[in-house]
Amino acid sequence: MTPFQFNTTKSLISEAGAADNLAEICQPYAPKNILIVTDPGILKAGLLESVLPPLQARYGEIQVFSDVEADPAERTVNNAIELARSTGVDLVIGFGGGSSMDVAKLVALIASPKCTQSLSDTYGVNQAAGERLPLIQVPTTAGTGSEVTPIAIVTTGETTKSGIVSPILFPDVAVLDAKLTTGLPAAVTAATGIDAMVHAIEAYTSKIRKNPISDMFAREALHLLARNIEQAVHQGQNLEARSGMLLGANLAGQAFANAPVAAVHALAYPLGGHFHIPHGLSNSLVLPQVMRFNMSAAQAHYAELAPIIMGEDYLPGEHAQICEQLVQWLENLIIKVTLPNRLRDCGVPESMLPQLAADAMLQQRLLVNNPRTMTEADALAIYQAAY
Ligand SMILES: NC(=O)c1ccc[n+]([C@@H]2O[C@H](COP(=O)([O-])OP(=O)(O)OC[C@H]3O[C@@H](n4cnc5c(N)ncnc54)[C@H](O)[C@@H]3O)[C@@H](O)[C@H]2O)c1
Ligand SMILES: [Fe+2]
Repeated sequence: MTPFQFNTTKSLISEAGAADNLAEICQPYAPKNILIVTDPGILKAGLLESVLPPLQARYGEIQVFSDVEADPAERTVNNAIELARSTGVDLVIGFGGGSSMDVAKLVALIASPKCTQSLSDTYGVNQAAGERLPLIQVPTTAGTGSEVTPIAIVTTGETTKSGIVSPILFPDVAVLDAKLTTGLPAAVTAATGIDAMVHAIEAYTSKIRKNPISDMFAREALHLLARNIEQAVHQGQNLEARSGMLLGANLAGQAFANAPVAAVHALAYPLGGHFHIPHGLSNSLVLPQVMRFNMSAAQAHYAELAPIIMGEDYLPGEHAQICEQLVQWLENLIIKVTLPNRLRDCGVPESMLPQLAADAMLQQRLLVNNPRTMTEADALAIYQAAY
């Protein structure tokens, strides 16, 4: 067996209503000054209303940074770091989707008195150094799995997204409270849900660090996500479906934290960078065509996943037939969860496709994990097929 290492967040709490117990969850760290990192949409949805009072009752004033935007910019991260430093924060809670949780990770690292780095020193793999502040993550989308990954993504410059990948960024505690996700709008539920499915699919076919534990997480993630995504989108208040999605996204996060994602994400990032297409939708737009491209190299793996994803719809056959069935099933799912499925419907001008292909090539950190080598010409052909 190929040697491997598997890392994840130290502690996972999964219970509807668990976020109301954050005061107790923080207790082992004896914090004197807590910062919650979140976004304006979360505040507006009232998700902090039952969470803040018990924290204030036990720890006094709580700092709240609520200016995180989707695909957070460097400036936003630095503003949050500044608030944490100037107020002497000693514990950080990320409360929101991947955007808020990623900012929280970087604040916990760079605002720590035991870290001498600035944000720009940390970009890339294993560049972050030092010791971070205690970090508790509370996801409110079922998508990125950031609560169990060693990754934070920042928008650098106007259009580029850069990753910070370091084991220091694995949070201390992940709190999965499905009640927080029942009001998530259908479009966000659909996009973030497909993002989670892509995490599991890409982890399962990851060329470099795929291993038996990441495979196990990916399979169970896909079982939960494929069974629950339609209900979560169309009956948002269904707590069972929401719980399945939140756990599924978390398991997918643990899978890709150890067997990294690949070309779907590499081609998705330029769409987010140039056109502010949400991360999950960007993935969804290129997923079927990237799978078709990968088929010659990943056929056996896709065929293993097909019955798990398709459930009763699965029909046995030759690998090539099963793979085509699976891609068509996913194309149908994308329509059923009412996501747009062509780049042309998302404000992408056709003349930009070569630029997108060139930008995708900058994501070599991800492309090395792809089961099939992808050139710029291949990336362009995929964007054209998805147009
Ligand atoms: N760290 C990682 O491992 C990792 C992995 C994949 C993606 N990412 C990054 O994560 C970000 C995307 O995160 P995301 O897809 O979770 O979206 P997000 O955090 O950007 O949130 C999307 C929108 O949903 C709203 N929202 C979130 N939860 C809500 C709720 N419960 N009720 C109502 N509204 C709610 C937010 O206000 C926001 O407007 C991107 O920057 C992406 O690059 C990180
Ligand atoms: Fe993703």
